[in-house]
Amino acid sequence: MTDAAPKPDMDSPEAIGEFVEAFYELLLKDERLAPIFFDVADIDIREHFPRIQAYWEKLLLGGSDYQRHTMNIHREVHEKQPLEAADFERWLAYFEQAANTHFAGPKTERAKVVAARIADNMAKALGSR
Ligand code: HEM
Repeated sequence: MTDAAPKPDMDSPEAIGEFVEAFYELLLKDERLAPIFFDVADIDIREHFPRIQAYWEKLLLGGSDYQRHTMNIHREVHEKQPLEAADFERWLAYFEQAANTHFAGPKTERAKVVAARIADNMAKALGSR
């Protein structure tokens, strides 16, 4: 039997919401990265998820009012626990894994390029690489 339905693209708020769930399922199981979210930043998932979703909606669809200063937020995390180059590599690997497993198409490709670029810029700005 051939493969089932083609994978959807990350081209709607619903798809981006599903992507965030899949991405964080991987991220928050990682023994190095999970404590950064739960212990260092002590995030409230109910607040965090909608923010991550709004952020990617803005970047991919242009249609969200996300207006927070992501760089400063990571600088604060970094001051509590330095984010290393390897952490950014793991973060990006999970992002790509979640995207490739569940999605395909131009927005999905765009998301991976944008994520890689921002991760690189962030790591450099923090002095992690
Ligand atoms: C080593 C890699 C990374 C780690 C460990 C990490 C960790 C975190 C943590 C702990 C928070 C919650 C901060 C807080 O609420 O106090 C956060 C928020 C966030 N992160 Fe990251 N992050 C990483 C890379 C990235 C990258 C590369 C991006 C963008 C491409 C990104 C996008 C965001 C966004 C949009 C938020 C929400 C900020 C808000 O509250 O509005 N992160 N991250």
